[in-house]
Amino acid sequence: MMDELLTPAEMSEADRLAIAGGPSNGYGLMCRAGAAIAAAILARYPASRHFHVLCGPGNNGGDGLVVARLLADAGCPVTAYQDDSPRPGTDAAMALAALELRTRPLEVFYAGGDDLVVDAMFGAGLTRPLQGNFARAVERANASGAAVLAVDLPSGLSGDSGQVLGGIAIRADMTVTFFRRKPGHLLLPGRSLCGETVVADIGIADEALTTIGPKLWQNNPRLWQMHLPRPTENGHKYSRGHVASFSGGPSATGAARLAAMAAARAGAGAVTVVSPGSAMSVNAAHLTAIMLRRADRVDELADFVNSRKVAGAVIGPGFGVGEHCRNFVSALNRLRGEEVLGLVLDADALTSFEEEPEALFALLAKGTSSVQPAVLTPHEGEFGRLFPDLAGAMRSKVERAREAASRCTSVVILKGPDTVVASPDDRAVINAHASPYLATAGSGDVLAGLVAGFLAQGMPSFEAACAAVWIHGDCSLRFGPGLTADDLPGLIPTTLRQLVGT
Ligand SMILES: NC(=O)C1=CN([C@@H]2O[C@H](COP(=O)(O)OP(=O)(O)OC[C@H]3O[C@@H](n4cnc5c(N)ncnc54)[C@H](O)[C@@H]3O)[C@@H](O)[C@H]2O)[C@@H](O)CC1
Ligand SMILES: Nc1ncnc2c1ncn2[C@@H]1O[C@H](COP(=O)(O)OP(=O)(O)O)[C@@H](O)[C@H]1O
Ligand SMILES: [K+]
Repeated sequence: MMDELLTPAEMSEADRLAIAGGPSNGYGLMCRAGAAIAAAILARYPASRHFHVLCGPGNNGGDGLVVARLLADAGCPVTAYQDDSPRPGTDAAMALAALELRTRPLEVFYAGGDDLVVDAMFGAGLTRPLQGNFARAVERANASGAAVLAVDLPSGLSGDSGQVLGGIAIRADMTVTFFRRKPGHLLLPGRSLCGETVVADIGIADEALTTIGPKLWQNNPRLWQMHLPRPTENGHKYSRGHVASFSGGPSATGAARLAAMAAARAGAGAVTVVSPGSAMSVNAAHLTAIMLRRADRVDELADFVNSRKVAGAVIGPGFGVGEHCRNFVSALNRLRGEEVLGLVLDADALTSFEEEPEALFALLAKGTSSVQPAVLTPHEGEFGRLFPDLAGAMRSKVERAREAASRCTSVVILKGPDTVVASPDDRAVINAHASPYLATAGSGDVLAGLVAGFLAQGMPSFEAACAAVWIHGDCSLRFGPGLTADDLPGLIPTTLRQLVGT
């Protein structure tokens, strides 16, 4: 499985373990890394007019010096540039000694549109913004019109957070990294600066992962496919899970119906829109397979949940912000792990706790391990209301989502183009399987309903959340232009069929 993501620190630990385990030493690994890059260059950019290799002071630069040697050996017109020589005794110094070309100072680098630029200035070891000759070389490479291949990471990009340190970074057409991807390859803006990312095998054994124990993955069916619900032959509709989706007032009913439809398409055997009396007729006019039930008060809600074996609930989309919402959330949460198996809080159910997030966190912190955690599905705006100190790009999106999940003892789906799902047990995924066409009103409601549908069928919360995010994204990728949230539920079955069979 290649889905683990390693932080730069974990990657350097993998490097250390590989060297300790032999047979390659550090220079041996560098030579393999350089060979993998040179092979990618000769396969993808063989006709480049000139090959410019920009080398930094550390091992990333060392990889570049190996690449320059191999390209020169293959008869390519190549120039290697350096700002300064590597420290004596380092692997990069060995790579320099093996290079028969004279390197040129970085400040004379200039590339034409038909050339290839190999960016080997900084990779996992970047600690501060690029300045001086490095910053100028990045500007020239980006403006040159030449194809750019980045070694490990585009220089200037943090492999941890996917953020650009100091605002300047290489924009690559292709990035070749080693062993496993890093969070920065998937988080934005990193993902878009990497271009196509290829992972090269440089001989680091997978056993290194047992020691490192990474808890971050690229979202992928391999992580949760075995947990996807499949109906039993003798099942009935309630044994397949009954979901309740909570509607707002007469002018805000569509969101709950979108969530309800998604829950049904996820395989829940029965789905009910629970509506205030004032919106019963609007909802009734728009529902067929989905059932309808009135509940204006908490006792009516509890009655319904108890009598109709509700196994999953989604509340928030279009529900309305305020005390009524807080009361319903807290009633549903009381039933979580008893009658209501799974609980999804989205949109207004999150915003309603803006003034007192601690009250929500206290509610959600149920002590017993048999109770599945609730799932919260904030976009950045809602996230900022509950976790103001974690808003903004100061920390990696993965760290922010993990910290939030731990505070609210819930699975957090921090949505966006690079959605992160984090569990209170520290597991997390980054999702890169979605189309920007998903950014359409109501698509988040569909996601919340999908999660509730999976929870109601007994799927564990983290796996349900990861599956819902991936399937939601898959639907958007299959549909493409013109996607609306109304289209999404109808697209779910085709994706599901590919994952569970018929
Ligand atoms: N970890 C691994 O398994 C392997 C790593 N390799 C390469 O090694 C790289 C990591 O090497 P390093 O740890 O030496 O890190 P880098 O080569 O990315 O950079 C580290 C050096 O740059 C300096 N530096 C950091 N930011 C700077 C800035 N903004 N301006 C000026 N100087 C700055 C640091 O002080 C240090 O000297 C990887 O990206 C990869 O290319 C490969 O050689 C093979 C295997
Ligand atoms: N650029 C993008 N690429 C892929 N997915 C996106 C992008 N922008 C938003 N999304 C996804 O679209 C959905 C939007 O949800 P949300 O913001 O709650 O909207 P709404 O409240 O209108 O339903 C989320 O699943 C989010 O991850
Ligand atoms: K680089």
